[in-house]
Amino acid sequence: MARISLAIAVVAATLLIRFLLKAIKRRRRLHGLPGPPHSWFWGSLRSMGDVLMEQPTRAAPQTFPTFIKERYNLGDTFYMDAWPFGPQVLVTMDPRMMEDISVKKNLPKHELVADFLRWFGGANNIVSTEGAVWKKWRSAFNPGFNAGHLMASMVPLIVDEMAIFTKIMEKKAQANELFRMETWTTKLTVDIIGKVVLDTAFDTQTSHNKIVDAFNSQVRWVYQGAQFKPSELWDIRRPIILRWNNYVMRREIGKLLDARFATRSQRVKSKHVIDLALEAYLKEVKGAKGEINLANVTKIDNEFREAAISNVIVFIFAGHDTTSATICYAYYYLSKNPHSLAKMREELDEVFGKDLDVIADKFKANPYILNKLEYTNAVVKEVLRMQPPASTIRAGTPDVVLKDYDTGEEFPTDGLMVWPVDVGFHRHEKHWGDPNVFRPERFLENGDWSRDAYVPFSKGNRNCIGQELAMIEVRIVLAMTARSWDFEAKFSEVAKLRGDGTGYPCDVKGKQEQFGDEAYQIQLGTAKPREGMPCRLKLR
Ligand code: HEM
Repeated sequence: MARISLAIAVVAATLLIRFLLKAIKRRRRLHGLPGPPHSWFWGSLRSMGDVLMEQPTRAAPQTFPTFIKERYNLGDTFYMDAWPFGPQVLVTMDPRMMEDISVKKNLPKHELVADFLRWFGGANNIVSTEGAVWKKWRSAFNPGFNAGHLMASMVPLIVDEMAIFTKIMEKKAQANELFRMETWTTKLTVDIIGKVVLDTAFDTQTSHNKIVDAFNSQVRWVYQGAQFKPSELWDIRRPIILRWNNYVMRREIGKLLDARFATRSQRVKSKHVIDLALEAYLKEVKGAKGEINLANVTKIDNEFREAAISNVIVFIFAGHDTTSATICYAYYYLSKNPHSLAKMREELDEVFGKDLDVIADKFKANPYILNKLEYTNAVVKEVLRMQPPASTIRAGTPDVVLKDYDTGEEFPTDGLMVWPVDVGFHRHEKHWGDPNVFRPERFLENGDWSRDAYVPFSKGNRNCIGQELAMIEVRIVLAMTARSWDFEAKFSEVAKLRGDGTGYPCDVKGKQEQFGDEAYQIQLGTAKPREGMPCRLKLR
């Protein structure tokens, strides 16, 4: 017995010593460097905590650095030390440094990206891999997202999904229903991504789909537990449900992939993501085996199949919720800025005429009509400036020491998360003058002074592959709906939505705004409008 106790004591002491040594090493790394007040014991947990306490309880982390910078009068680049509860971070709001991080040095993605995506497809996907594997997938999928292809082949499919959305919204307007807009924009964008990626009708706007149901359950169990109901994190069902959902998504997408492969000779060449993945496979087979007749290849190699499935799932993930949030915010800001709404409606009248029933046909007949919507385009850009849904996070390396362009001060990155934070660039007075004002006109004015500080889709090689698609979707949805009804955000009525099955907390206590907006961002996957943007619509 005494021996066992001694052994336990030795193990405990060893672990404690290891922890203390690690703590000293970690704290030493950032002590004395620019950032909020730092202590050997707390790191910057307390000083960051003081700022966070003044923000809405569930506000998205990407909104915090701006307030931390303000409170402690920091420069545009500084360190934050949340260890052991979070990573040690180098934050920057200097666009020139962003250029160094994501273009010139192109630092690798931080491990949290892969960690985050492990429940949505797993490894070997285009978002979290590096080097040759990433390059293979990016070049395989690029043709599926070029503007010409999207305009010619995808706009008609998108318009069909929008037509369903428009009808659903009209019914809600007629009934003066209180509902969460984000639930419906998510269904819309999921259905669109189903068409673009898999050439499949998910039909979630009107019914259910196994893949999407598993996917939604996954989002709920991965994020809502962490965000709204911490007790769910300890729920014994959680690991089982997460694995089950992943299994269902993989199984169903695997079936689609196999069917698509088996019937490939019956179709003309397409640029749906699923077909591009298969094409990449056939190219690999040809490369490896030389003069083989590809028509005789009957089975996909297992390793490739697994990676293709991962990519398809990641596309479904990356391709819907950012766009869905952007649509919600577009309605929100237009409703708060009647002048911009009137101007946009005027443009739509001019381009499409006043008959709303013909607009879908006009898009189908000439998708390039979208390019005439200059003001609408500026509206979408301004929405993405004010509420960017995602930022890149990179991993520092021993050889990369960033330099402040104005002072020459050096910023080592080794062992740190490097975070060029979009909200920081987009809400910076130096770049925008009036950053908290919704003013689409700034994107129509002369001069490209703002370009470097505008990064909703990140920049460099790892920028967003789906940015054209997202811009197309949001412009079309505005064109097809903005003249039918008036949107009103109804955060004041959110308590009435309690228990609606969405899992949102219906929070009515504490601070209820950020940057002057009650629709502040929360983190649920990517950053989204809190409470799913409760609203009512009024028919015009
Ligand atoms: C408003 C909508 C969108 C926004 C704001 C957005 C934003 C971003 C950002 C900031 C990144 C960089 C992430 C990182 O570095 O980790 C990214 C990457 C990516 N996005 Fe988007 N995105 C949007 C829509 C889409 C759509 C519609 C798709 C697909 C159909 C998509 C697919 C991807 C993919 C695959 C990547 C990884 C690219 C790579 O690493 O090569 N996104 N997006």
